[in-house]
Amino acid sequence: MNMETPHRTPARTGLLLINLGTPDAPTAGAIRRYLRQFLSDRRVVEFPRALWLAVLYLFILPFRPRRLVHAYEKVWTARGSPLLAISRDQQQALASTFGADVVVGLAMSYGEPSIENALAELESAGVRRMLVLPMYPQYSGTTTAAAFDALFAALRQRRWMPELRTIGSYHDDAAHIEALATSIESWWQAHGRGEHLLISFHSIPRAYVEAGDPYFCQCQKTARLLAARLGLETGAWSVSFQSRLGRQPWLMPYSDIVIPQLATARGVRRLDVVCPGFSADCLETLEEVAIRYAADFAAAGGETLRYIPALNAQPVHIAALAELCRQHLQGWLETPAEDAAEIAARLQRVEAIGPTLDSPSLR
Ligand SMILES: C=CC1=C(C)c2cc3[nH]c(cc4nc(cc5[nH]c(cc1n2)c(C)c5CCC(=O)O)C(CCC(=O)O)=C4C)c(C)c3C=C
Ligand SMILES: [Fe+2]
Ligand SMILES: [Fe+2]
Repeated sequence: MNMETPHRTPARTGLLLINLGTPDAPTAGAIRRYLRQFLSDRRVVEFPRALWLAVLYLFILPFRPRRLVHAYEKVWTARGSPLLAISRDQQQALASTFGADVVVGLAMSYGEPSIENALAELESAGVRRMLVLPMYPQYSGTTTAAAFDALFAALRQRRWMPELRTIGSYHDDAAHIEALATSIESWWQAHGRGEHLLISFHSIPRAYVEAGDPYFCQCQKTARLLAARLGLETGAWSVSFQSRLGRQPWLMPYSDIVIPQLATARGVRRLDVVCPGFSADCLETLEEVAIRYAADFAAAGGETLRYIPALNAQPVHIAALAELCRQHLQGWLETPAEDAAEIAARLQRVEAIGPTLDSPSLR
């Protein structure tokens, strides 16, 4: 047997970024494939299984993809879906921040790049210890736990599992709040400031929070810390929840209801909206907020709704994420000099003996 003996390659540390996933193309077929996988996840939809599959296959998959084509087309870039393009930029920026110390991989819970492929790439780069960062500042079973489920399912298929550490949330991380505030302040410096800042998070069904999901509280804490850091007075900011689906109650107040009300009931003319639950811009921010909610606000008599971009691959974001990861990588990054010398000596001895699975010394 002739194989590359893994004991000759030094163990490396990896960082795996996981985001939600997005269609491969703005076409009904690609969107259907994506929604089928995403909406079949029991973490995302907790409805009784048979009933939900009937709804999904009879009422959602035949119609929703076609309706979404136009929405995805509006935000699609030369590099594909914004969520994927920005995630790649984040991966590259973190890779250059860490240099040779850490191999940075990227995967999506649904679609491509798949977790299976990302794990295979990290393994072939020699990664034996891996920090996993779901790109959701606020923990939710629907996103963070779903990413971990997909990761652990993929790891079940691998013979040699890496050592693992996971980050559950970073909603109140000081560097993260600072990055959000700095990004908003520089946006205000460039574009001027609205009369009200709406902090809009993706909604989830209210029942999940009642059953113990910490998402609602973590969103409120992020918003509170951010407003305090920005020095906003009560009344100059508020929190709402966007992108709900279906008829059951989701976390409230709903962004699509609050936004026109800010114009009609509160007389807000210039509204700024920021979405700190999204680490990268995507359909839900670029189309739903920046295009659709902006039109709703104008129709309700508002002058302008401006969407403040997500942290994306901005240097402040990359620095904050790198700092967060460094805290979780403690003990994995430093190889003391005497250990390095010992490892080198051991590798030399191994080279000299050169065992293979069918060498006589092993029989
Ligand atoms: C049906 C249940 C859904 C739950 C629960 C949910 C939670 C949730 N989602 C995000 C982040 C994103 N969602 C995105 C799109 C999207 N989300 C749902 C449904 C649920 N999300 C659907 C059906 C879709 C597809 C688009 C649509 O049909 O409206 C995206 C963007 C993907 C893209 O391609 O750009 C992100 C990101 C979070 C953070 C969250 C709960 C905390
Ligand atoms: Fe979603
Ligand atoms: Fe949506």
